[in-house]
Amino acid sequence: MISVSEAKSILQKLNLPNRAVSLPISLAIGHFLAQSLSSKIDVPSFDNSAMDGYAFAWEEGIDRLEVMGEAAAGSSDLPKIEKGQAVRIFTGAPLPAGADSVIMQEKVKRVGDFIQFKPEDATQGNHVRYRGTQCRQGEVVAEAGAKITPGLVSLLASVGVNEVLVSLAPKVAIIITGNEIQELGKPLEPGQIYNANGPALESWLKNLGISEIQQIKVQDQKEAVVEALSQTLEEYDLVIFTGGISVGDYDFVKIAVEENGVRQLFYKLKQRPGKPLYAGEKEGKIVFALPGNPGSVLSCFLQYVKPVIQSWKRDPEAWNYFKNLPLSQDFEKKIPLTQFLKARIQNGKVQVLQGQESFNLIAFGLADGFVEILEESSYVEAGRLVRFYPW
Ligand SMILES: Nc1nc2c(c(=O)[nH]1)N[C@H]1C(S)=C(S)[C@@H](COP(=O)(O)OP(=O)(O)OC[C@H]3O[C@@H](n4cnc5c(N)ncnc54)[C@H](O)[C@@H]3O)O[C@H]1N2
Ligand code: MOO
Repeated sequence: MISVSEAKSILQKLNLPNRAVSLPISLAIGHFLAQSLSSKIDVPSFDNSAMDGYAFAWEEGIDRLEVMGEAAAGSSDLPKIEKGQAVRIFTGAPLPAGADSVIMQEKVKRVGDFIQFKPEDATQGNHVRYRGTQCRQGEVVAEAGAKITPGLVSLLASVGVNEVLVSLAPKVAIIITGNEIQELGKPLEPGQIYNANGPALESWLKNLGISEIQQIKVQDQKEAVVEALSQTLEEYDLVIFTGGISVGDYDFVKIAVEENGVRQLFYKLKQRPGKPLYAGEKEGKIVFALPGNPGSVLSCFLQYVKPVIQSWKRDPEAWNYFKNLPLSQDFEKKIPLTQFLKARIQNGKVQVLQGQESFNLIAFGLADGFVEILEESSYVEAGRLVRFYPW
């Protein structure tokens, strides 16, 4: 058995194939930039008004101007003005030649073709957005590795970028093993349970932006498990088993990975839940076998599978999705293993929930994620900082 940190360090060193593609910016949300991006233009690309009002050429002490015409947003046919003149202007419209300042319409009184105002309301350069004040053409606006957020999409659109190079998440196959597993919507026969792992993993993968997902169910039969892996390895980059990885007579996943020539990265970790976790690699494809208890499936996914998926997407923070937060009450750990506990955040503190058995899902309905109690700790006092991993 190896430790949690040894297992993570093995996974961090994996050379995952890059699925780099170019995507329209509006479809790239949640991905990470595989290139740095520069502005294609000066933004704003012309001096323009920040207010609805009047554009004019500023002079000391002026309080009255003659209105000569109009400048609307999007117009290119603009009047030219001289000292003593103004142009009716609207937000976003180009500043006419000769103008250098704008006064808001609320600050003026219109009398026929003239406007009157207090001299102190006509400040030089006021309400003008000058060309290039956001950024200049060629200026880097986003570095490689940046996460594509709605804010970044807005910035990229403003500078004329419409496609970005990103690294896609892997295509994922989920293989649910177990003769006892019944699909939702069907009645339970004696000895059967509902498939809690499949929907949980599928929804989690979707939450990570993965659309190429297949979920298949196999019986606890050696040939069926071997064949399911062989087929999914052809088509998918990442295969996630649930169940069948322990030492029971009907646990065939270990045999299936061996028969398919998958190289073992590790098997069995000093942790609870999820002690019999397996990870392997074949020609750039990764296989995880998550121990079947839903508690271990969710904990192992969060600790190991999710960071591997984020690494596939070239997320620079792939392995750093935890927060150091204070524990709300003392915790005594009775086992010499790393323990991951369902927990929730209350008033900024981590509260360990009741019902930590790995078959018991009640606490999952309340949990915000898992807290890690390190292998070497046997007692953690309230107020001590612990690592909390949000979903
Ligand atoms: N002799 C030993 N027995 C076990 C050991 C051990 O070290 N020695 N480890 C235990 C631990 S810890 C775990 S975790 C489990 C892992 O077993 P498997 O990966 O082989 O999983 P299964 O036996 O197939 O299932 C375990 C448990 O989870 C339920 N399950 C399975 N799939 C689903 C699903 N899709 N949805 C909901 N629940 C599921 C299944 O019915 C079992 O109750 O092994 C221990 N045994
Ligand atoms: O490791 Mo198992 O997940 O304790 O039930």
